[in-house]
Amino acid sequence: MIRQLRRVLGPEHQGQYTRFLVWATIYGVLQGLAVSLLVPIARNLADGDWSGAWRWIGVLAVAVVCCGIAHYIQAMRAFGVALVVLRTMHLNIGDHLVTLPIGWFAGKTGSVAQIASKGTMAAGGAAAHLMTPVVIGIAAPASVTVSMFFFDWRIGLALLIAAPLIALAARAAAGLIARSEHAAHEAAAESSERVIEFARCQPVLRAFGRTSDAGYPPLTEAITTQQKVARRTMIESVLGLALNGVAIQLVFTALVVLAAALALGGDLTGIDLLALLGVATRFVQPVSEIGEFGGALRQIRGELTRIQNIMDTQPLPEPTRPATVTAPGQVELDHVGFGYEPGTPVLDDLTFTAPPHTMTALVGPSGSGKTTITRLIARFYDVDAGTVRVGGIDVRDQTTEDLMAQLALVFQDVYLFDDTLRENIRLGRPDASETEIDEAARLAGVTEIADRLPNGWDTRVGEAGAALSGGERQRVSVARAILKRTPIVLLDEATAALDPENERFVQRSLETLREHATLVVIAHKLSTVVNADQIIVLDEHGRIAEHGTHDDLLARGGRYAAFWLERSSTRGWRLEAAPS
Ligand SMILES: Nc1ncnc2c1ncn2[C@@H]1O[C@H](COP(=O)(O)OP(=O)(O)OP(=O)(O)O)[C@@H](O)[C@H]1O
Repeated sequence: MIRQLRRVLGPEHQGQYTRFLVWATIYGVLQGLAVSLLVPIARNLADGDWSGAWRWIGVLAVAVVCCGIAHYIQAMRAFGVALVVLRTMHLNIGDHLVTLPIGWFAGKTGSVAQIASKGTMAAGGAAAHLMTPVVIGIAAPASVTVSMFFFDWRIGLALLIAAPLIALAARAAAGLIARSEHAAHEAAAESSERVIEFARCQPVLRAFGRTSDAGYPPLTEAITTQQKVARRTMIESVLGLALNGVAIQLVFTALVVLAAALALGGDLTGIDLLALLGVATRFVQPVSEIGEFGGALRQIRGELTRIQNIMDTQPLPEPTRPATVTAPGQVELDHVGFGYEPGTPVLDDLTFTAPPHTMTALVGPSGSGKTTITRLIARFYDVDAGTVRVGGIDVRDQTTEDLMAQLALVFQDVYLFDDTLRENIRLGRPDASETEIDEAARLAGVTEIADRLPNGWDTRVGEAGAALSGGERQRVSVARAILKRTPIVLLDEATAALDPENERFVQRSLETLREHATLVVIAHKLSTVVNADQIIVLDEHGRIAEHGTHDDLLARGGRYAAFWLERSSTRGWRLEAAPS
Protein backbone atom coordinates (compact mmCIF):
# COMPACT_ATOMS: atom_id res chain seq x y z
CA MET A 1 0.00 0.00 0.00
CA ILE A 2 2.87 2.37 0.82
CA ARG A 3 4.26 1.70 -2.67
CA GLN A 4 0.84 2.41 -4.23
CA LEU A 5 0.53 5.66 -2.29
CA ARG A 6 3.99 6.78 -3.33
CA ARG A 7 3.11 6.10 -6.98
CA VAL A 8 -0.16 7.98 -6.78
CA LEU A 9 1.54 10.91 -4.99
CA GLY A 10 4.21 11.30 -7.64
CA PRO A 11 7.92 12.04 -7.07
CA GLU A 12 7.49 15.57 -5.71
CA HIS A 13 5.61 14.44 -2.56
CA GLN A 14 7.29 11.11 -1.90
CA GLY A 15 9.89 12.72 0.40
CA GLN A 16 7.20 14.25 2.60
CA TYR A 17 5.47 10.88 2.94
CA THR A 18 8.74 9.13 3.76
CA ARG A 19 9.48 11.70 6.49
CA PHE A 20 6.04 11.09 8.02
CA LEU A 21 6.68 7.33 8.06
CA VAL A 22 10.11 7.86 9.67
CA TRP A 23 8.56 9.96 12.48
CA ALA A 24 5.79 7.42 13.03
CA THR A 25 8.48 4.73 13.30
CA ILE A 26 10.54 6.81 15.75
CA TYR A 27 7.41 7.34 17.85
CA GLY A 28 6.71 3.59 17.86
CA VAL A 29 10.30 2.69 18.77
CA LEU A 30 10.32 5.21 21.63
CA GLN A 31 7.02 3.84 22.95
CA GLY A 32 8.44 0.32 23.01
CA LEU A 33 11.63 1.55 24.63
CA ALA A 34 9.79 3.46 27.35
CA VAL A 35 7.74 0.39 28.25
CA SER A 36 10.84 -1.85 28.29
CA LEU A 37 12.52 0.45 30.79
CA LEU A 38 10.04 -0.83 33.40
CA VAL A 39 12.11 -4.02 33.69
CA PRO A 40 15.46 -2.49 34.80
CA ILE A 41 13.64 -0.03 37.06
CA ALA A 42 11.75 -2.90 38.71
CA ARG A 43 14.96 -4.97 39.02
CA ASN A 44 16.90 -2.16 40.66
CA LEU A 45 14.04 -1.46 43.05
CA ALA A 46 13.85 -5.17 43.94
CA ASP A 47 17.62 -5.23 44.56
CA GLY A 48 17.37 -2.10 46.72
CA ASP A 49 19.68 -0.27 44.29
CA TRP A 50 18.11 3.20 44.54
CA SER A 51 20.77 5.04 42.59
CA GLY A 52 20.46 2.51 39.74
CA ALA A 53 16.66 2.85 39.88
CA TRP A 54 16.88 6.68 39.71
CA ARG A 55 19.26 6.43 36.78
CA TRP A 56 16.78 4.28 34.86
CA ILE A 57 13.89 6.52 35.92
CA GLY A 58 15.88 9.45 34.44
CA VAL A 59 16.32 7.51 31.20
CA LEU A 60 12.59 6.74 31.28
CA ALA A 61 11.77 10.45 31.75
CA VAL A 62 13.95 11.38 28.75
CA ALA A 63 12.33 8.60 26.70
CA VAL A 64 8.83 9.82 27.67
CA VAL A 65 9.65 13.44 26.73
CA CYS A 66 11.17 12.31 23.39
CA CYS A 67 8.11 10.14 22.86
CA GLY A 68 5.83 13.15 23.39
CA ILE A 69 7.88 15.26 20.97
CA ALA A 70 7.89 12.46 18.36
CA HIS A 71 4.13 12.04 18.83
CA TYR A 72 3.54 15.75 18.19
CA ILE A 73 5.79 15.85 15.11
CA GLN A 74 4.33 12.70 13.58
CA ALA A 75 0.75 13.89 14.23
CA MET A 76 1.47 17.22 12.51
CA ARG A 77 3.15 15.43 9.62
CA ALA A 78 0.20 13.02 9.37
CA PHE A 79 -2.12 16.00 9.08
CA GLY A 80 0.08 17.58 6.39
CA VAL A 81 0.32 14.29 4.51
CA ALA A 82 -3.47 13.83 4.55
CA LEU A 83 -3.93 17.28 3.00
CA VAL A 84 -1.20 16.71 0.41
CA VAL A 85 -2.57 13.28 -0.53
CA LEU A 86 -6.06 14.72 -1.02
CA ARG A 87 -4.90 17.73 -3.00
CA THR A 88 -2.37 15.84 -5.10
CA MET A 89 -4.74 13.01 -5.91
CA HIS A 90 -7.46 15.42 -7.00
CA LEU A 91 -5.01 17.38 -9.15
CA ASN A 92 -3.31 14.29 -10.60
CA ILE A 93 -6.62 12.59 -11.38
CA GLY A 94 -8.02 15.83 -12.87
CA ASP A 95 -4.90 16.45 -14.98
CA HIS A 96 -4.98 12.88 -16.22
CA LEU A 97 -8.73 12.78 -16.95
CA VAL A 98 -8.49 15.73 -19.34
CA THR A 99 -5.94 13.80 -21.42
CA LEU A 100 -8.14 10.68 -21.80
CA PRO A 101 -10.19 10.01 -24.93
CA ILE A 102 -13.76 11.26 -24.40
CA GLY A 103 -15.03 7.84 -25.43
CA TRP A 104 -13.34 6.36 -22.34
CA PHE A 105 -15.89 8.15 -20.14
CA ALA A 106 -18.88 6.35 -21.70
CA GLY A 107 -20.72 4.68 -18.82
CA LYS A 108 -17.97 5.58 -16.34
CA THR A 109 -19.04 8.98 -15.07
CA GLY A 110 -20.61 7.51 -11.93
CA SER A 111 -17.58 5.44 -10.97
CA VAL A 112 -15.12 8.24 -11.81
CA ALA A 113 -17.07 10.62 -9.55
CA GLN A 114 -17.09 7.97 -6.81
CA ILE A 115 -13.33 7.40 -7.08
CA ALA A 116 -12.47 11.10 -7.27
CA SER A 117 -14.57 11.95 -4.20
CA LYS A 118 -14.95 8.95 -1.85
CA GLY A 119 -11.82 7.14 -3.03
CA THR A 120 -9.47 10.10 -2.56
CA MET A 121 -11.03 11.05 0.79
CA ALA A 122 -10.56 7.50 2.07
CA ALA A 123 -7.01 7.29 0.71
CA GLY A 124 -6.11 10.71 2.16
CA GLY A 125 -7.32 9.71 5.62
CA ALA A 126 -5.75 6.28 5.47
CA ALA A 127 -2.40 7.51 4.17
CA ALA A 128 -1.88 9.39 7.39
CA HIS A 129 -4.23 8.42 10.19
CA LEU A 130 -4.62 4.71 9.52
CA MET A 131 -0.94 4.23 8.74
CA THR A 132 0.09 5.66 12.13
CA PRO A 133 -1.28 2.79 14.29
CA VAL A 134 -0.01 0.26 11.76
CA VAL A 135 3.54 1.64 11.77
CA ILE A 136 3.45 1.88 15.58
CA GLY A 137 2.02 -1.63 15.75
CA ILE A 138 5.18 -2.87 14.05
CA ALA A 139 7.80 -0.49 15.49
CA ALA A 140 6.78 -0.63 19.18
CA PRO A 141 6.74 -4.46 19.53
CA ALA A 142 9.99 -4.66 17.54
CA SER A 143 11.64 -2.24 19.93
CA VAL A 144 10.25 -4.15 22.97
CA THR A 145 11.60 -7.42 21.52
CA VAL A 146 15.10 -6.02 20.93
CA SER A 147 15.17 -4.44 24.41
CA MET A 148 14.12 -7.73 26.03
CA PHE A 149 17.19 -9.46 24.58
CA PHE A 150 19.28 -7.14 26.78
CA PHE A 151 17.39 -8.13 29.92
CA ASP A 152 16.58 -11.81 29.36
CA TRP A 153 17.35 -13.50 26.03
CA ARG A 154 14.68 -16.19 26.59
CA ILE A 155 11.92 -13.61 26.91
CA GLY A 156 13.38 -11.78 23.89
CA LEU A 157 13.33 -15.01 21.87
CA ALA A 158 9.74 -15.75 22.96
CA LEU A 159 8.64 -12.29 21.79
CA LEU A 160 10.52 -12.76 18.52
CA ILE A 161 8.55 -15.96 17.86
CA ALA A 162 5.26 -14.47 19.11
CA ALA A 163 5.31 -11.39 16.86
CA PRO A 164 5.01 -13.17 13.48
CA LEU A 165 2.35 -15.53 14.91
CA ILE A 166 0.19 -12.59 15.97
CA ALA A 167 0.90 -10.81 12.66
CA LEU A 168 -0.16 -13.93 10.71
CA ALA A 169 -3.43 -14.20 12.65
CA ALA A 170 -4.03 -10.47 12.16
CA ARG A 171 -3.41 -10.83 8.45
CA ALA A 172 -5.82 -13.75 8.15
CA ALA A 173 -8.46 -11.83 10.12
CA ALA A 174 -7.96 -8.71 7.99
CA GLY A 175 -8.27 -10.78 4.81
CA LEU A 176 -11.53 -12.28 6.02
CA ILE A 177 -12.96 -8.88 7.00
CA ALA A 178 -11.78 -7.15 3.81
CA ARG A 179 -13.16 -9.89 1.56
CA SER A 180 -16.59 -9.73 3.08
CA GLU A 181 -16.54 -5.93 3.13
CA HIS A 182 -15.61 -5.87 -0.54
CA ALA A 183 -18.65 -8.01 -1.32
CA ALA A 184 -20.79 -5.70 0.86
CA HIS A 185 -19.42 -2.67 -0.99
CA GLU A 186 -20.27 -4.19 -4.39
CA ALA A 187 -23.78 -5.13 -3.24
CA ALA A 188 -24.36 -1.63 -1.82
CA ALA A 189 -23.16 -0.02 -5.07
CA GLU A 190 -25.48 -2.26 -7.10
CA SER A 191 -28.43 -1.36 -4.85
CA SER A 192 -27.83 2.38 -5.08
CA GLU A 193 -27.49 2.15 -8.85
CA ARG A 194 -30.82 0.33 -9.02
CA VAL A 195 -32.47 2.90 -6.75
CA ILE A 196 -31.25 5.71 -9.04
CA GLU A 197 -32.45 3.76 -12.06
CA PHE A 198 -35.81 3.21 -10.34
CA ALA A 199 -36.14 6.96 -9.70
CA ARG A 200 -35.03 7.92 -13.20
CA CYS A 201 -37.30 5.42 -14.93
CA GLN A 202 -40.43 6.48 -13.07
CA PRO A 203 -42.21 7.80 -16.18
CA VAL A 204 -41.63 4.50 -18.03
CA LEU A 205 -42.41 2.32 -15.02
CA ARG A 206 -45.63 4.20 -14.28
CA ALA A 207 -46.63 4.10 -17.91
CA PHE A 208 -46.39 0.31 -17.67
CA GLY A 209 -48.18 0.13 -14.34
CA ARG A 210 -45.10 -0.63 -12.23
CA THR A 211 -45.76 1.67 -9.33
CA SER A 212 -44.12 -0.06 -6.38
CA ASP A 213 -40.58 -1.32 -5.87
CA ALA A 214 -42.01 -4.84 -5.87
CA GLY A 215 -42.94 -4.13 -9.45
CA TYR A 216 -39.32 -3.54 -10.40
CA PRO A 217 -37.49 -6.86 -9.98
CA PRO A 218 -33.90 -5.61 -10.49
CA LEU A 219 -34.25 -3.33 -7.44
CA THR A 220 -35.92 -6.01 -5.32
CA GLU A 221 -33.20 -8.51 -6.26
CA ALA A 222 -30.42 -6.02 -5.53
CA ILE A 223 -31.85 -5.24 -2.08
CA THR A 224 -32.32 -8.94 -1.25
CA THR A 225 -28.73 -9.66 -2.31
CA GLN A 226 -27.48 -6.74 -0.24
CA GLN A 227 -29.28 -8.07 2.84
CA LYS A 228 -27.79 -11.54 2.36
CA VAL A 229 -24.31 -10.12 1.83
CA ALA A 230 -24.68 -7.85 4.88
CA ARG A 231 -25.53 -10.89 7.05
CA ARG A 232 -22.52 -12.79 5.71
CA THR A 233 -20.31 -9.72 6.21
CA MET A 234 -21.34 -9.45 9.83
CA ILE A 235 -20.63 -13.13 10.50
CA GLU A 236 -17.26 -13.05 8.73
CA SER A 237 -16.22 -9.81 10.43
CA VAL A 238 -17.05 -11.24 13.86
CA LEU A 239 -15.15 -14.43 12.95
CA GLY A 240 -12.17 -12.37 11.82
CA LEU A 241 -12.10 -10.30 15.00
CA ALA A 242 -12.55 -13.45 17.12
CA LEU A 243 -9.64 -15.16 15.33
CA ASN A 244 -7.46 -12.15 16.00
CA GLY A 245 -8.54 -11.99 19.66
CA VAL A 246 -7.97 -15.73 20.26
CA ALA A 247 -4.49 -15.61 18.69
CA ILE A 248 -3.50 -12.66 20.87
CA GLN A 249 -4.82 -14.29 24.02
CA LEU A 250 -2.96 -17.53 23.23
CA VAL A 251 0.32 -15.71 22.67
CA PHE A 252 -0.19 -13.60 25.78
CA THR A 253 -0.93 -16.72 27.87
CA ALA A 254 2.17 -18.45 26.48
CA LEU A 255 4.31 -15.46 27.46
CA VAL A 256 2.82 -15.40 30.98
CA VAL A 257 3.40 -19.15 31.37
CA LEU A 258 7.02 -18.81 30.19
CA ALA A 259 7.69 -15.88 32.53
CA ALA A 260 6.03 -17.74 35.43
CA ALA A 261 8.12 -20.87 34.69
CA LEU A 262 11.30 -18.80 34.71
CA ALA A 263 10.26 -17.18 37.98
CA LEU A 264 9.51 -20.57 39.55
CA GLY A 265 12.87 -21.86 38.35
CA GLY A 266 14.51 -18.95 40.14
CA ASP A 267 15.71 -17.25 36.96
CA LEU A 268 13.35 -14.28 37.48
CA THR A 269 12.23 -12.48 40.60
CA GLY A 270 8.60 -11.77 41.38
CA ILE A 271 9.17 -8.10 40.55
CA ASP A 272 10.74 -9.11 37.23
CA LEU A 273 7.69 -11.20 36.52
CA LEU A 274 5.33 -8.31 37.20
CA ALA A 275 7.36 -5.95 35.02
CA LEU A 276 7.48 -8.51 32.22
CA LEU A 277 3.71 -8.95 32.37
CA GLY A 278 3.33 -5.20 31.92
CA VAL A 279 5.75 -5.30 28.98
CA ALA A 280 3.94 -8.27 27.42
CA THR A 281 0.65 -6.37 27.63
CA ARG A 282 2.17 -3.38 25.87
CA PHE A 283 3.76 -5.74 23.32
CA VAL A 284 0.46 -7.40 22.43
CA GLN A 285 -1.77 -4.30 22.28
CA PRO A 286 -0.24 -2.46 19.27
CA VAL A 287 0.10 -5.72 17.33
CA SER A 288 -3.59 -6.46 17.89
CA GLU A 289 -4.43 -3.00 16.53
CA ILE A 290 -2.85 -3.94 13.22
CA GLY A 291 -5.53 -6.63 12.96
CA GLU A 292 -8.26 -4.09 13.68
CA PHE A 293 -7.01 -1.63 11.07
CA GLY A 294 -5.85 -4.26 8.61
CA GLY A 295 -9.34 -4.73 7.12
CA ALA A 296 -9.75 -1.00 6.61
CA LEU A 297 -6.29 -0.80 5.04
CA ARG A 298 -7.18 -3.51 2.56
CA GLN A 299 -10.28 -1.60 1.56
CA ILE A 300 -8.17 1.50 1.01
CA ARG A 301 -5.85 -0.59 -1.11
CA GLY A 302 -8.89 -1.31 -3.32
CA GLU A 303 -9.58 2.43 -3.64
CA LEU A 304 -5.92 3.08 -4.47
CA THR A 305 -5.96 0.34 -7.11
CA ARG A 306 -9.02 1.96 -8.71
CA ILE A 307 -7.25 5.35 -8.67
CA GLN A 308 -4.13 3.72 -10.11
CA ASN A 309 -6.18 2.08 -12.88
CA ILE A 310 -7.39 5.52 -13.97
CA MET A 311 -3.84 6.87 -13.85
CA ASP A 312 -2.59 3.89 -15.88
CA THR A 313 -5.16 4.45 -18.67
CA GLN A 314 -3.27 5.63 -21.70
CA PRO A 315 -3.97 9.24 -22.63
CA LEU A 316 -5.03 10.13 -26.14
CA PRO A 317 -1.74 10.34 -28.07
CA GLU A 318 -1.11 13.94 -29.06
CA PRO A 319 1.36 14.97 -31.76
CA THR A 320 4.53 16.69 -30.60
CA ARG A 321 4.53 18.87 -33.72
CA PRO A 322 0.90 19.57 -34.66
CA ALA A 323 0.24 20.00 -38.39
CA THR A 324 -1.35 23.15 -39.78
CA VAL A 325 -4.81 22.94 -41.31
CA THR A 326 -4.62 22.75 -45.13
CA ALA A 327 -8.30 22.59 -46.08
CA PRO A 328 -10.27 24.71 -43.56
CA GLY A 329 -13.80 23.48 -43.02
CA GLN A 330 -13.35 20.15 -44.81
CA VAL A 331 -14.20 16.78 -43.24
CA GLU A 332 -13.06 13.54 -44.84
CA LEU A 333 -13.50 9.92 -43.89
CA ASP A 334 -11.09 7.76 -45.84
CA HIS A 335 -11.79 3.98 -45.75
CA VAL A 336 -12.70 4.23 -42.07
CA GLY A 337 -13.29 1.06 -40.06
CA PHE A 338 -14.27 1.18 -36.38
CA GLY A 339 -15.85 -0.88 -33.63
CA TYR A 340 -16.32 -0.13 -29.91
CA GLU A 341 -15.50 -3.72 -29.04
CA PRO A 342 -12.94 -5.87 -30.84
CA GLY A 343 -14.69 -8.19 -33.30
CA THR A 344 -17.87 -6.08 -33.46
CA PRO A 345 -17.42 -3.64 -36.34
CA VAL A 346 -19.75 -0.63 -36.35
CA LEU A 347 -18.39 1.22 -39.38
CA ASP A 348 -16.90 -0.60 -42.35
CA ASP A 349 -14.74 0.94 -45.08
CA LEU A 350 -16.53 4.26 -44.96
CA THR A 351 -15.37 6.96 -47.36
CA PHE A 352 -16.92 10.38 -47.97
CA THR A 353 -15.92 14.03 -48.03
CA ALA A 354 -17.91 16.96 -46.66
CA PRO A 355 -16.52 19.94 -48.60
CA PRO A 356 -16.31 23.36 -46.89
CA HIS A 357 -19.56 25.32 -46.53
CA THR A 358 -21.77 22.37 -47.47
CA MET A 359 -24.36 20.42 -45.54
CA THR A 360 -24.02 16.64 -45.34
CA ALA A 361 -26.99 14.70 -43.99
CA LEU A 362 -26.29 11.31 -42.40
CA VAL A 363 -29.29 9.00 -42.56
CA GLY A 364 -29.72 5.32 -41.89
CA PRO A 365 -31.43 2.81 -39.63
CA SER A 366 -31.04 2.99 -35.88
CA GLY A 367 -27.65 1.60 -34.88
CA SER A 368 -26.13 2.03 -38.34
CA GLY A 369 -23.38 4.25 -36.91
CA LYS A 370 -24.46 7.85 -37.58
CA THR A 371 -23.57 9.07 -34.10
CA THR A 372 -20.36 7.06 -34.23
CA ILE A 373 -19.28 8.97 -37.36
CA THR A 374 -19.63 12.30 -35.54
CA ARG A 375 -17.73 10.89 -32.54
CA LEU A 376 -14.86 9.83 -34.79
CA ILE A 377 -14.75 13.26 -36.44
CA ALA A 378 -14.48 14.82 -32.96
CA ARG A 379 -11.90 12.14 -32.05
CA PHE A 380 -13.78 10.77 -29.05
CA TYR A 381 -12.30 7.49 -30.27
CA ASP A 382 -9.51 6.64 -32.70
CA VAL A 383 -10.37 4.68 -35.84
CA ASP A 384 -9.33 1.03 -36.24
CA ALA A 385 -8.66 1.45 -39.96
CA GLY A 386 -8.44 4.32 -42.42
CA THR A 387 -8.19 8.01 -41.62
CA VAL A 388 -10.45 10.81 -40.44
CA ARG A 389 -9.28 14.22 -41.66
CA VAL A 390 -10.57 17.53 -40.36
CA GLY A 391 -9.32 20.65 -42.10
CA GLY A 392 -7.30 18.41 -44.42
CA ILE A 393 -5.21 16.90 -41.57
CA ASP A 394 -5.51 13.50 -39.86
CA VAL A 395 -7.21 14.15 -36.51
CA ARG A 396 -4.44 12.11 -34.85
CA ASP A 397 -1.91 14.69 -36.05
CA GLN A 398 -3.76 17.53 -34.32
CA THR A 399 -3.83 18.52 -30.68
CA THR A 400 -7.24 18.28 -28.99
CA GLU A 401 -7.19 22.06 -28.68
CA ASP A 402 -6.54 22.59 -32.42
CA LEU A 403 -9.18 20.02 -33.40
CA MET A 404 -11.83 21.40 -31.07
CA ALA A 405 -11.13 24.94 -32.30
CA GLN A 406 -12.50 23.79 -35.69
CA LEU A 407 -15.57 21.98 -34.36
CA ALA A 408 -18.81 22.89 -32.65
CA LEU A 409 -20.84 19.94 -31.35
CA VAL A 410 -24.61 20.05 -31.01
CA PHE A 411 -25.46 16.60 -29.73
CA GLN A 412 -28.65 15.21 -28.20
CA ASP A 413 -27.06 14.72 -24.79
CA VAL A 414 -26.39 18.47 -24.44
CA TYR A 415 -24.94 19.29 -21.05
CA LEU A 416 -25.88 22.60 -19.50
CA PHE A 417 -24.17 23.81 -16.36
CA ASP A 418 -26.21 24.92 -13.37
CA ASP A 419 -25.69 28.57 -14.23
CA THR A 420 -27.70 31.26 -15.98
CA LEU A 421 -28.85 30.95 -19.58
CA ARG A 422 -26.43 33.69 -20.63
CA GLU A 423 -23.39 32.02 -19.01
CA ASN A 424 -24.30 28.71 -20.63
CA ILE A 425 -24.25 30.36 -24.05
CA ARG A 426 -21.06 32.28 -23.29
CA LEU A 427 -19.30 28.91 -22.91
CA GLY A 428 -19.30 28.79 -26.73
CA ARG A 429 -16.77 31.66 -26.79
CA PRO A 430 -15.89 33.09 -23.39
CA ASP A 431 -14.52 36.33 -24.88
CA ALA A 432 -17.69 37.07 -26.90
CA SER A 433 -19.32 40.48 -26.38
CA GLU A 434 -22.80 40.82 -24.87
CA THR A 435 -24.13 41.87 -28.29
CA GLU A 436 -22.72 38.72 -29.91
CA ILE A 437 -24.30 36.56 -27.21
CA ASP A 438 -27.64 38.32 -27.72
CA GLU A 439 -27.43 37.79 -31.48
CA ALA A 440 -26.57 34.07 -31.15
CA ALA A 441 -29.40 33.67 -28.64
CA ARG A 442 -31.85 35.43 -30.97
CA LEU A 443 -30.93 33.25 -33.94
CA ALA A 444 -31.19 30.02 -31.95
CA GLY A 445 -34.46 31.05 -30.30
CA VAL A 446 -33.05 31.29 -26.77
CA THR A 447 -34.39 34.84 -26.41
CA GLU A 448 -37.91 33.40 -26.44
CA ILE A 449 -36.93 30.95 -23.69
CA ALA A 450 -35.48 33.79 -21.59
CA ASP A 451 -38.67 35.83 -22.05
CA ARG A 452 -40.72 32.99 -20.66
CA LEU A 453 -38.56 32.23 -17.61
CA PRO A 454 -39.29 33.97 -14.29
CA ASN A 455 -35.87 35.66 -14.02
CA GLY A 456 -35.28 35.96 -17.75
CA TRP A 457 -31.63 35.76 -18.71
CA ASP A 458 -30.60 35.39 -15.09
CA THR A 459 -32.63 32.23 -14.53
CA ARG A 460 -30.45 29.34 -13.49
CA VAL A 461 -31.05 26.32 -15.70
CA GLY A 462 -30.68 23.74 -12.90
CA GLU A 463 -28.41 20.74 -12.68
CA ALA A 464 -27.63 19.55 -16.25
CA GLY A 465 -30.22 22.01 -17.55
CA ALA A 466 -33.08 20.23 -15.79
CA ALA A 467 -35.22 23.40 -15.79
CA LEU A 468 -35.38 23.34 -19.60
CA SER A 469 -37.04 20.95 -22.03
CA GLY A 470 -34.91 18.77 -24.35
CA GLY A 471 -35.63 21.05 -27.30
CA GLU A 472 -34.80 24.17 -25.28
CA ARG A 473 -31.51 22.64 -24.15
CA GLN A 474 -30.69 21.96 -27.77
CA ARG A 475 -31.44 25.57 -28.70
CA VAL A 476 -28.95 26.76 -26.04
CA SER A 477 -26.43 24.34 -27.50
CA VAL A 478 -27.08 25.69 -31.03
CA ALA A 479 -26.58 29.24 -29.71
CA ARG A 480 -23.22 28.13 -28.31
CA ALA A 481 -22.29 26.73 -31.73
CA ILE A 482 -23.34 29.94 -33.51
CA LEU A 483 -21.28 31.95 -31.02
CA LYS A 484 -18.24 29.70 -31.37
CA ARG A 485 -18.13 30.42 -35.12
CA THR A 486 -16.19 27.30 -35.98
CA PRO A 487 -15.65 26.22 -39.60
CA ILE A 488 -17.37 22.86 -38.91
CA VAL A 489 -20.55 22.04 -36.96
CA LEU A 490 -21.58 18.50 -36.06
CA LEU A 491 -25.27 18.39 -35.22
CA ASP A 492 -27.57 15.60 -34.14
CA GLU A 493 -31.15 16.69 -34.83
CA ALA A 494 -33.11 15.70 -31.76
CA THR A 495 -36.12 13.64 -32.75
CA ALA A 496 -38.16 13.71 -29.59
CA ALA A 497 -37.36 17.33 -28.79
CA LEU A 498 -38.50 18.77 -32.08
CA ASP A 499 -41.91 20.28 -31.46
CA PRO A 500 -42.94 22.80 -34.14
CA GLU A 501 -41.43 25.77 -32.28
CA ASN A 502 -38.10 24.07 -31.65
CA GLU A 503 -38.06 22.75 -35.19
CA ARG A 504 -38.56 26.26 -36.60
CA PHE A 505 -35.65 27.62 -34.57
CA VAL A 506 -33.34 24.72 -35.30
CA GLN A 507 -34.06 25.02 -39.03
CA ARG A 508 -33.38 28.75 -38.90
CA SER A 509 -30.15 28.13 -36.99
CA LEU A 510 -29.06 25.55 -39.54
CA GLU A 511 -29.43 28.18 -42.26
CA THR A 512 -27.37 30.63 -40.19
CA LEU A 513 -24.68 28.09 -39.40
CA ARG A 514 -24.57 27.01 -43.01
CA GLU A 515 -23.49 30.48 -44.11
CA HIS A 516 -20.07 30.15 -42.55
CA ALA A 517 -19.65 26.50 -41.60
CA THR A 518 -19.59 22.98 -42.97
CA LEU A 519 -22.48 21.07 -41.45
CA VAL A 520 -22.51 17.35 -40.80
CA VAL A 521 -26.02 16.59 -39.55
CA ILE A 522 -27.57 13.40 -38.26
CA ALA A 523 -30.82 14.19 -40.01
CA HIS A 524 -34.24 13.15 -38.86
CA LYS A 525 -36.30 15.86 -40.54
CA LEU A 526 -37.39 15.77 -44.16
CA SER A 527 -36.57 19.43 -44.70
CA THR A 528 -32.97 18.93 -43.53
CA VAL A 529 -32.47 15.94 -45.79
CA VAL A 530 -34.00 17.64 -48.84
CA ASN A 531 -31.90 20.78 -48.32
CA ALA A 532 -28.62 18.91 -47.80
CA ASP A 533 -25.88 19.20 -50.41
CA GLN A 534 -25.27 15.50 -50.07
CA ILE A 535 -26.97 12.63 -48.28
CA ILE A 536 -24.98 9.68 -46.94
CA VAL A 537 -27.29 6.69 -46.55
CA LEU A 538 -25.87 4.07 -44.22
CA ASP A 539 -26.97 0.45 -44.17
CA GLU A 540 -27.39 -1.66 -41.05
CA HIS A 541 -23.76 -2.88 -41.34
CA GLY A 542 -22.25 0.60 -41.08
CA ARG A 543 -21.45 0.81 -44.78
CA ILE A 544 -22.49 3.49 -47.26
CA ALA A 545 -25.52 2.12 -49.12
CA GLU A 546 -26.10 5.21 -51.25
CA HIS A 547 -24.64 8.63 -51.58
CA GLY A 548 -25.81 11.75 -53.45
CA THR A 549 -28.26 14.63 -53.42
CA HIS A 550 -31.94 14.14 -52.71
CA ASP A 551 -32.78 14.37 -56.43
CA ASP A 552 -29.94 11.97 -57.42
CA LEU A 553 -31.05 9.42 -54.89
CA LEU A 554 -34.72 9.68 -55.82
CA ALA A 555 -33.82 9.27 -59.49
CA ARG A 556 -31.71 6.20 -58.67
CA GLY A 557 -34.82 4.49 -57.33
CA GLY A 558 -32.92 2.55 -54.65
CA ARG A 559 -33.21 2.22 -50.87
CA TYR A 560 -33.51 5.96 -50.27
CA ALA A 561 -36.19 6.39 -52.94
CA ALA A 562 -38.21 3.50 -51.57
CA PHE A 563 -38.23 4.97 -48.09
CA TRP A 564 -38.86 8.44 -49.37
CA LEU A 565 -42.02 7.27 -51.08
CA GLU A 566 -43.09 5.26 -48.09
CA ARG A 567 -42.40 7.83 -45.42
CA SER A 568 -42.44 11.27 -46.93
CA SER A 569 -46.01 11.84 -45.88
CA THR A 570 -45.30 10.91 -42.25
CA ARG A 571 -44.29 13.52 -39.69
CA GLY A 572 -41.13 12.65 -37.79
CA TRP A 573 -39.81 10.94 -40.90
CA ARG A 574 -37.00 8.56 -40.22
CA LEU A 575 -35.09 6.19 -42.45
CA GLU A 576 -35.46 2.60 -41.30
CA ALA A 577 -33.85 -0.65 -42.36
CA ALA A 578 -35.10 -2.12 -45.64
CA PRO A 579 -37.08 -5.30 -45.31
CA SER A 580 -35.05 -8.09 -46.86
N1 LIG B 1 -20.22 3.64 -26.23
C1 LIG B 1 -20.55 2.54 -26.92
N2 LIG B 1 -20.04 1.34 -26.57
C2 LIG B 1 -20.35 0.23 -27.25
N3 LIG B 1 -21.18 0.18 -28.30
C3 LIG B 1 -21.74 1.34 -28.71
C4 LIG B 1 -21.46 2.58 -28.03
N4 LIG B 1 -22.15 3.56 -28.65
C5 LIG B 1 -22.84 2.96 -29.66
N5 LIG B 1 -22.59 1.65 -29.69
C6 LIG B 1 -23.12 0.69 -30.69
O1 LIG B 1 -22.65 1.06 -31.96
C7 LIG B 1 -23.65 0.89 -32.94
C8 LIG B 1 -23.87 2.22 -33.67
O2 LIG B 1 -24.40 3.15 -32.77
P1 LIG B 1 -24.73 4.65 -33.17
O3 LIG B 1 -25.22 5.33 -31.94
O4 LIG B 1 -23.55 5.23 -33.87
O5 LIG B 1 -25.92 4.43 -34.21
P2 LIG B 1 -26.94 5.51 -34.76
O6 LIG B 1 -27.05 5.22 -36.21
O7 LIG B 1 -26.53 6.88 -34.37
O8 LIG B 1 -28.26 5.07 -34.01
P3 LIG B 1 -29.55 5.98 -33.62
O9 LIG B 1 -30.17 6.48 -34.87
O10 LIG B 1 -30.44 4.99 -32.92
O11 LIG B 1 -29.06 7.05 -32.70
C9 LIG B 1 -24.88 0.40 -32.22
O12 LIG B 1 -24.93 -0.99 -32.37
C10 LIG B 1 -24.64 0.77 -30.77
O13 LIG B 1 -25.23 -0.17 -29.90
